[in-house]
Amino acid sequence: MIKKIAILTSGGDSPGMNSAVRAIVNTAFKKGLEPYLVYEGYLGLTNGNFKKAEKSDVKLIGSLGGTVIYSARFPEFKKVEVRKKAIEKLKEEGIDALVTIGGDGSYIGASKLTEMGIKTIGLPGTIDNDIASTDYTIGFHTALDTIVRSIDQIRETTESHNRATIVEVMGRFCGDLAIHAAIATGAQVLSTSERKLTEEEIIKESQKARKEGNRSIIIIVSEYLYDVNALAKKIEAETNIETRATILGYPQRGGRPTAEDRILAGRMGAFAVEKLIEGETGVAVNIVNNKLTTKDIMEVVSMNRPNKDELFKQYDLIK
Ligand SMILES: Nc1ncnc2c1ncn2[C@@H]1O[C@H](COP(=O)(O)OP(=O)(O)O)[C@@H](O)[C@H]1O
Ligand SMILES: O=P(O)(O)OC[C@H]1O[C@](O)(COP(=O)(O)O)[C@@H](O)[C@@H]1O
Repeated sequence: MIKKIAILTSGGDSPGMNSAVRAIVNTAFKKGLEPYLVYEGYLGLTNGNFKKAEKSDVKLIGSLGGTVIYSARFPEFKKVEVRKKAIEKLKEEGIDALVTIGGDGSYIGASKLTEMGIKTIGLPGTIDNDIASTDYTIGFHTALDTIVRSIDQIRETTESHNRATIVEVMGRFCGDLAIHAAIATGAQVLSTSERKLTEEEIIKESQKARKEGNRSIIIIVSEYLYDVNALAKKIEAETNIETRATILGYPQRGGRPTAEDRILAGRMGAFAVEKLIEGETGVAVNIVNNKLTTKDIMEVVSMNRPNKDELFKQYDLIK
């Protein structure tokens, strides 16, 4: 029987994390549990940087971007002696269970704590949508909306100047943000790690788009694939199409969560507390066909992401 549960956010922040924290705290109180807020992810857990939550801590936070309990990248947590210190801090406070909101790295951290005797449950909080077990992660739709709004604006200036613009979007090695943004904006060229184009192919597709009568050519590429400024110069030199590059960067991670992300985060938060009470541990929460599920967290981390062929096919038809 659990009594005290700690909540932390870890890895890249994502819009909707606050909605999840609010849901977990409110559900915990309704179920007679004592929720604790951990500040700065596993770093704060290791340093004992946590406090008993009050209802007022989560008032009005559901509509805010970022994470009000802060996040951290804390690679030291991979060391067993560092995790032992975190476990001591939890035990000193009599905390029985931990809810981790984060991406796959945070999930590995949670699973290692489970192996060391702590009850854990994970919520998928990342803009990248790179967790294979869930249709959507918390923050993906907000980031996608931000990207689409930015590309709409880039389209206007690109069209005005008869140019091509390369737009680099986040997603680490998962192309979901790029593919969905390309479908939504009608970008003529798309390259992601799942279907990476050579620079020559990008040049060829840009020329084709120009021949088809487009004044503005939008080229969406995932991060970590090219030096986009050098690529813009190369396209310009080889095609005579004036070309610019824009790295969308961190604005993609911020901003108020969309209704969709708030609802997803809220539902997942309440569900996670119920599952902990029912005795589940070492699992991650997912949404699959609009139904909430749990799955062993290590299985989740080692799953292959679903094949994207159908999405690419649809993009090719629509563009
Ligand atoms: N192999 C691991 N063992 C223990 N903790 C880990 C491991 N990998 C990541 N973590 C913890 O999870 C944190 C977040 O992971 P990271 O990969 O940066 O982001 P995300 O959770 O968004 O994928 C890391 O900073 C670290 O504290
Ligand atoms: O904030 P950092 O450490 O520069 O990391 C940037 C990375 O974080 C993300 O924004 C989100 O990634 P995670 O949610 O997996 O942490 C990636 O899209 C990007 O590659």
